[in-house]
Amino acid sequence: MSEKNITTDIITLTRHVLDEQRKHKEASGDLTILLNAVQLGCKFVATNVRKARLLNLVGLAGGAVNVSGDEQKKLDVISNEIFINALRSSGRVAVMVSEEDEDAIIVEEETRGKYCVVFDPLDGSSNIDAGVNVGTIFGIYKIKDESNGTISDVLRPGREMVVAGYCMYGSSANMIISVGNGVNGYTLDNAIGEFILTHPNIQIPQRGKIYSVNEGNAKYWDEACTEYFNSLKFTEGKNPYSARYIGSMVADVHRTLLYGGIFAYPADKKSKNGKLRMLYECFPMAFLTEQAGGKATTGKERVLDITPQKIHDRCPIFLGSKEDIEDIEEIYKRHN
Ligand SMILES: O=P(O)(O)OC[C@H]1O[C@](O)(COP(=O)(O)O)[C@@H](O)[C@@H]1O
Repeated sequence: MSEKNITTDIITLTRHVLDEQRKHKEASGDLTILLNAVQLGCKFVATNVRKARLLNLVGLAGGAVNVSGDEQKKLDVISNEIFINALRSSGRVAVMVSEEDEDAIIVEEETRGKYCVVFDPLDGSSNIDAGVNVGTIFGIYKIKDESNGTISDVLRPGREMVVAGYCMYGSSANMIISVGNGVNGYTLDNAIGEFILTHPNIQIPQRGKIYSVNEGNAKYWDEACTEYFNSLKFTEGKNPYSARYIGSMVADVHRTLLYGGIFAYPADKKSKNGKLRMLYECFPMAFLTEQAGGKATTGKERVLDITPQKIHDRCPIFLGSKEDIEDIEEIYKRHN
């Protein structure tokens, strides 16, 4: 490789966030320090996911079950501990909510900061033993009253988040993040241990050709949902959409952000509020989708406008290309 191919001016995630911060004179640097802790957590999980089979980290964590009734995988438990330790030791966090913990974690006074982090340490873990892409999803709120962090600081609409992101562990580790000013993607260079800017200013296509939903639940869907997905398959005079479903939200949303189309986990007769959790699955993904020029709806309302009553509340979600989501909104309007 000749010298000219070697980029000597690499933009790391840390540098990019610092550049962003410099635009805000009032910024204290706390968010940069917190995002460094999130990065550390993702790098650590990336290493363990990559070596899971070699380190015998696959399989169940001895029958432990999380608050959603899912059997916890060894890597679920390890990833959760990695994140809690990284976030707590940053000294920038007041409240944490994890998919793997029933209760919110209120950080002790002496190490408490002014941000709240909601996260799914290892999303799609039902796929981990098959080596299919999994990921970490996170969202960050700023506490309302700097003197005291409580659970009310996270039971807020998703639109009040200040940061949202995910890290996908696959052929490479990809971090996709928004601080409320567009969406950027970074790839982990394992050799230097840095996330490098590789996908600047991600813009989701206005309309796609791919739909992603678990059609195994089709018999439980409501009429509007059935009509919509049939409209993508049994099209008059134009090509039907292609179906793609990995069963890891991070992987299915990542493809949707880059290629366009729609990802959905609708409510149905079996799961009245769908399956995915508002705080640490739906809100961060809806935030990223909107920042990339797309939309996210429950069918009836904007996902980011919902206020959760409990930290593990679920909501239906249809997210993706603007025109595709407007189609489903139109159909639900007609059915309501
Ligand atoms: O198997 P299903 O019902 O289609 O559900 C798949 C969905 O559930 C999840 O695996 C839930 O995530 P967790 O693995 O974090 O519980 C999502 O990643 C995915 O989109």
